Amino acid sequence: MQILTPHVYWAQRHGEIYLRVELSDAKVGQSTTSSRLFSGHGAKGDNEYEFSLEFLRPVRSEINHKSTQRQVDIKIKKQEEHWWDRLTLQEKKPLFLAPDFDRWLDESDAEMELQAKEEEKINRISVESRVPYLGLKKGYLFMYNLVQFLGFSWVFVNMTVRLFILGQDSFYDTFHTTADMMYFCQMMAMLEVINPLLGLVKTGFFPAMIQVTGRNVILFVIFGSLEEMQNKPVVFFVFYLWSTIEIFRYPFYMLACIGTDWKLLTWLRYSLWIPLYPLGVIAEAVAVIQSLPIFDETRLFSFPLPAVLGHSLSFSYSLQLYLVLMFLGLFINFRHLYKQRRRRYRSRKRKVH
Ligand SMILES: CCCCCCCCCCCCC/C=C/C(=O)SCCNC(=O)CCNC(=O)[C@H](O)C(C)(C)COP(=O)(O)OP(=O)(O)OC[C@H]1O[C@@H](n2cnc3c(N)ncnc32)[C@H](O)[C@@H]1OP(=O)(O)O
Repeated sequence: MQILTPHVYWAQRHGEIYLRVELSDAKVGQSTTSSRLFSGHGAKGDNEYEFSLEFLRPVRSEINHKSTQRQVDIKIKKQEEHWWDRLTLQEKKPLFLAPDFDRWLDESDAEMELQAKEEEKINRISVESRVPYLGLKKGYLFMYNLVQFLGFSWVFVNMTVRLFILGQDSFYDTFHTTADMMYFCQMMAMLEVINPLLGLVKTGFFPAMIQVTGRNVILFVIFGSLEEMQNKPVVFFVFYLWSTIEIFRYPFYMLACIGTDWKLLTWLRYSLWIPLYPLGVIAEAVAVIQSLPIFDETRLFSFPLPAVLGHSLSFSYSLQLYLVLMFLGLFINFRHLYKQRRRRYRSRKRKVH
């Protein structure tokens, strides 16, 4: 088979060289610091491709490469941090080589970029040393998120396994098998209202309040206090929808605590709520509606009235008002989450350019 030369684009920083090889679905074969072999789809179809470069100055032997559907990105570290006048030893640039204008910076811009990174690092270190409780805060949030992640994962895995083994029968005893863990997680979740009040997280107090109050009403008042509700299939749907979002949200926060960001996890955290939140509120509304006749019958939590007005006011009236509040709450939090999503993706795009 004929070996062809791909188009290669380059850019540099003081410490590294970036090469972008225009080959789709490429597999990287044998590579040395000066030559590379690929098989992939280029301008002339599926072929073997190879190029070699004699660099202007020495480079380190470890090479990073990443193949994507469209290209191969190669990062090579310079032996010494130094700005190069050109890439290759030979003055005349090889025909297959061109500047990568997406990454291109001239020497002064690259210096400014380096300086900005240094300043950011120094700022971070000085903030961390000025505020000694910062490490404590991160530790607390990390542990909180870890415990919640483990709790909700336990609920999710338990329910999934039971669903596979028992099928629809598992719908009827979700409460008895998972409620203790759900109680624990939900009681812990009260901290999510306190954390923004103490300035520990940037979350708005009101969205967190709506979220926690909404779940508390369902878990403690509707399911917890009415035995008749505990074996209804709606418990399964409510718990499953809650735990599905949380097994992605808490690890996302955990990574945020250690300054890491996994693209897929971030996307799931800021996208899954789009179907899950309305479904969750619908499931909760079904639970509330199913509980109304039970509250009427049992008179549990009913409000005593003066004799002229009747015996007592059923708690179901409060719940009917709550049903309206639920859809108002859904609207407020949906808008909040939508804004968070836009903010996240807008600021990330800005950072990339
Ligand atoms: C006054 C009371 C009125 C009561 C009325 C009641 C009505 C109730 C109606 C509503 C009923 C809803 C019931 C719920 C149903 C469901 O849950 S269904 C399943 C789907 N659910 C979801 O998808 C919602 C999941 N929950 C959330 O997303 C949150 O609870 C939220 C409060 C709604 C929004 O989260 P928020 O924290 O504001 O957004 P983020 O972008 O994730 O975070 C902002 C920044 O803060 C950092 N942060 C937050 N928490 C932590 C943490 N624990 N640890 C570390 N860091 C945290 C986060 O990283 C962000 O930082 P930056 O990235 O730097 O901005």
